[in-house]
Amino acid sequence: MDTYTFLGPEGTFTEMALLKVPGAAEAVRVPSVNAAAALAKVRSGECDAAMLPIENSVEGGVSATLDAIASGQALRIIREVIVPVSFVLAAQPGVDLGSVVRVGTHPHAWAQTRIWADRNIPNAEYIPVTSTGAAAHALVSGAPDYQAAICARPVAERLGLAILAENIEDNSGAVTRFVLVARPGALPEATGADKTTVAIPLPEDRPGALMEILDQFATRGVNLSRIESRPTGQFLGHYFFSIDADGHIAEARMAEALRALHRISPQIRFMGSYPRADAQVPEIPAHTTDRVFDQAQRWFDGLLAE
Ligand SMILES: O=C(O)C(=O)Cc1ccccc1
Repeated sequence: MDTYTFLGPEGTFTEMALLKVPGAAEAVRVPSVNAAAALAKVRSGECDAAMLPIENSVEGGVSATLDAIASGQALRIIREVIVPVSFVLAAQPGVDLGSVVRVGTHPHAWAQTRIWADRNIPNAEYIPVTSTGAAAHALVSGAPDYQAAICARPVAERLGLAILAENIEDNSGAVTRFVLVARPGALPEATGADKTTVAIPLPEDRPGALMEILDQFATRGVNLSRIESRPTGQFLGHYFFSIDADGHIAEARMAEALRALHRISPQIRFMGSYPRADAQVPEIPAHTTDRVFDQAQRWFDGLLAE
């Protein structure tokens, strides 16, 4: 049976995402304090896979995760999970809203509750915590320097905390996308509704390099669903692009795009091809289907054989 790690402790949104993976509820689940610690457990073999947040519909990419999977020993995304996120403000029973002067939570939870916080606790100071779950647990078993935590309702209830406010997210309907990351192995099979994630360092001092990169997808009819630039950390102005593209590496248009990208940026990192959580089949332009690529290849092989 697989052993999983996740951004813990128990009660985070990441744990909720992990529990949606078939078999994970019965498997061994080891909490980690951050993305780097979770991935270290996968790289060392202590755990088989790590569930981590990668993108939310309000804030965009989760830098800590994007950076941790894009560097170091190669890893692969093998699945994505989408979870609706709704937040509560929780405190020890007896604490009222008026006495909340500091609030502890994960940076992404704070970013998604700004409007509510500005209206209801405008003077409250934000204390960053490693996760929403950790912020809630500390109210019960630690001595945190905040009076209330922004977290998921189930963890607040399980810990016996009082709910001071609920549905405090700025955008109802916000979702967060999580990915399950494993050591390289057999790729998940193509389903026809897949995503491929790559990290592409931008070639230096090359006018139009980004356009050249994007063009490789565009000319092969590959749609992009996320593109993020992240500093490589090597020196100022050196960036890599983290990209999600519709399709599987087993499909000709994606394979051709990746081959071309390797010529432009040889340090490109393939981060995996895996089924889309929404199972939505992308529209493939007629001149970029596998059949058409195959016909072109046979035509070309014929020319050489003449
Ligand atoms: O802190 C958590 O519970 C997490 O899993 C990270 C997170 C924070 C805010 C929205 C979605 C995920």
